[in-house]
Amino acid sequence: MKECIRIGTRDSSLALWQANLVKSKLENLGYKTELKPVKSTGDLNLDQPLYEMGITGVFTKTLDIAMIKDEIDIAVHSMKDVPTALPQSIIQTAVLPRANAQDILVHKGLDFDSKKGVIATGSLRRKAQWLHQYPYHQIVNLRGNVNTRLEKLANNDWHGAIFAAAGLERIDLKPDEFVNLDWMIPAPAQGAMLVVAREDKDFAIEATQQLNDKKTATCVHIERDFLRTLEGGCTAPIGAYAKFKNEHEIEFVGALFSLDGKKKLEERAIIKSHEVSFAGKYLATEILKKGGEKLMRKIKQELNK
Ligand SMILES: NCc1[nH]cc(CCC(=O)O)c1CC(=O)O
Repeated sequence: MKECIRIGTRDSSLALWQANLVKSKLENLGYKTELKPVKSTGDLNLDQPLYEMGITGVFTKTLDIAMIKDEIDIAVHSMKDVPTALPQSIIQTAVLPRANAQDILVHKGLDFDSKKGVIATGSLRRKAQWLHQYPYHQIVNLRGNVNTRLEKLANNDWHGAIFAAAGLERIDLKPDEFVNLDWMIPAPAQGAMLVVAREDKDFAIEATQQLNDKKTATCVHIERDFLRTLEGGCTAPIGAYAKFKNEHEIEFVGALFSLDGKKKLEERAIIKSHEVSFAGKYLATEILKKGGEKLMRKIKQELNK
């Protein structure tokens, strides 16, 4: 009898869509699979801003535990929600081809130059970048899965809310009224899906490795090295985006912002194939040297207040 691969996922509609994609890809390869939806602590507590709920990994922890308890063989995550250090005994087996990595503003008729813009987001990175661009606007906290966030936007008098384009596109919820925020640097690995597996499940590892998209894996590897080096385990307003320019060169932009958006420390680079393994760390170190270290210390202090 063929082994069945148990796929762990959160139970939001976006997470289920993503897990179902992996399920159907595995089934097309001839594998037997079963979906195991799990509620995550990140979804249960909707009122607290994420950065107040501890460090990182609120969305992935529940699935990590299910995997360690051997209730699932693999898990499918939005890669930007996955902490840069994976738990012991859990390994990355595939990064799926990246979708739209950008952020978009879903709005209800915003005059951008008006001094009275009220924009909703629960993300430090989006808040800082919005205030950097529009210092006279106000940011209100907004949490929840994309469905809840769209609903809250509809029921409030905010002018708009910021979303990852990929999330709304996947579950077909992208409204007509939106603006591409092409100036906003996405979260490291935004728009990419990650498959992880228990390190002792050779069968599941071998199956899921076939889904890996090398180019996406290379880009998110650089972005996450950059993030890991800058943040040191603490959340902060950090964006990073890498994209193949041609077969041998990758275009990179990454930045660290102050929480109020006033300060921006940015690095841009063209990364060659042989530089991929150290570029993210190198570029983050440049930012740390140019005032990033001091800024990170200040951010940690302000978040711990
Ligand atoms: N933090 C929630 C989250 N995690 C991944 C996505 C969207 C899909 C993606 O970026 O891969 C979203 C929603 C959003 O940020 O609007």
